[in-house]
Amino acid sequence: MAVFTPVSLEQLSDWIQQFPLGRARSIKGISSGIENSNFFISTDSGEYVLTLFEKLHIEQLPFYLELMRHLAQRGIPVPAPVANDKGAIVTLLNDKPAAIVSKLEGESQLDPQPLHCAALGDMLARMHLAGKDFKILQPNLRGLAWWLETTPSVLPFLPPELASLLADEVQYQKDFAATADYRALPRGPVHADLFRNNAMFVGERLSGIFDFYFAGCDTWLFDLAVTVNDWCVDLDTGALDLARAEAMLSAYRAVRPFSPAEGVAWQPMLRAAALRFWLSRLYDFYLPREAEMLTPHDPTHFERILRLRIKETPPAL
Ligand SMILES: Nc1ncnc2c1ncn2[C@@H]1O[C@H](COP(=O)(O)OP(=O)(O)OP(=O)(O)O)[C@@H](O)[C@H]1O
Ligand SMILES: N[C@@H](CCO)C(=O)O
Repeated sequence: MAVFTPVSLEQLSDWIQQFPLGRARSIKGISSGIENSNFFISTDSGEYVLTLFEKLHIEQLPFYLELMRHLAQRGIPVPAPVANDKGAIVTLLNDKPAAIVSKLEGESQLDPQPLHCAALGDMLARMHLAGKDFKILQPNLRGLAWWLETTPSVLPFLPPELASLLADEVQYQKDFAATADYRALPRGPVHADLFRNNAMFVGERLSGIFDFYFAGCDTWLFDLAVTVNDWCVDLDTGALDLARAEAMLSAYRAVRPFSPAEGVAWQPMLRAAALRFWLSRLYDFYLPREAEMLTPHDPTHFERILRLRIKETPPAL
């Protein structure tokens, strides 16, 4: 269950009058999300998604929603926010910041094949390029600064061997972030959470990517590494599936060729992407936020992925 703040059709009918969408016809809670309250709504103008933001700070929302608007205007298939009669895309509903965005067609592909990974690689590269002239700057709020801040609160819960793995990796990433190669990496707005459940396919066509609420400015390569670590792995072992990884990398490269610094940074960024989700899952596991309603994701999955990324030479960029 993931509707934390209920919204009735009556409440929606009043609130929606400020949008150029006609009357509200129906509203249905979406059960799968864990961060926000989401609803499919039907209006005189068609189908949309209504999101009530449960945890994000209102000052952070313009970055996410304006980025979606920016990308949608440049032909990247992402949910486009709908502005109200004053031009605002976030307004309060039941005391929560809320937004209406267009509904993407299709379904998640939870068993991706190389052709799905190629579609993701192509779209990710096009999305990075389309974000180049986006003007709002907001760091990746789950980046190095967050790892440094969060690690000390998680370490006391871990047995010594795991604590060393975590502390050593954070140190390794801190050192790598100070290198000239890291500083030379191209960067801009990135999705930073492009897992299998955040993309839609209609048959074999990628119809869109969504859930931009962990987006931020970071290196494009980190975004690719997050995506590879989810789409191109065996979920039981965390091992990279070379056919899927090659498909994603070559489709990405065909749109935006990699720089020499990116070649050097590839393995460190795959490690960074594994660390990012291992740490957030450890944090949610040991220090669940108040009123957390759902079972946290399994941290050991990303611990396994991190160990493998440290040990293996990844497929060349
Ligand atoms: N614009 C959209 N078009 C179509 N379906 C959507 C859209 N936005 C959300 N959904 C549906 O709602 C579900 C939950 O949305 P979303 O992933 O954004 O929620 P969340 O609370 O951030 O969840 P999580 O953190 O688990 O990814 C998605 O799995 C998808 O099925
Ligand atoms: N993708 C994250 C959840 C937040 O979207 C994870 O798997 O830990």
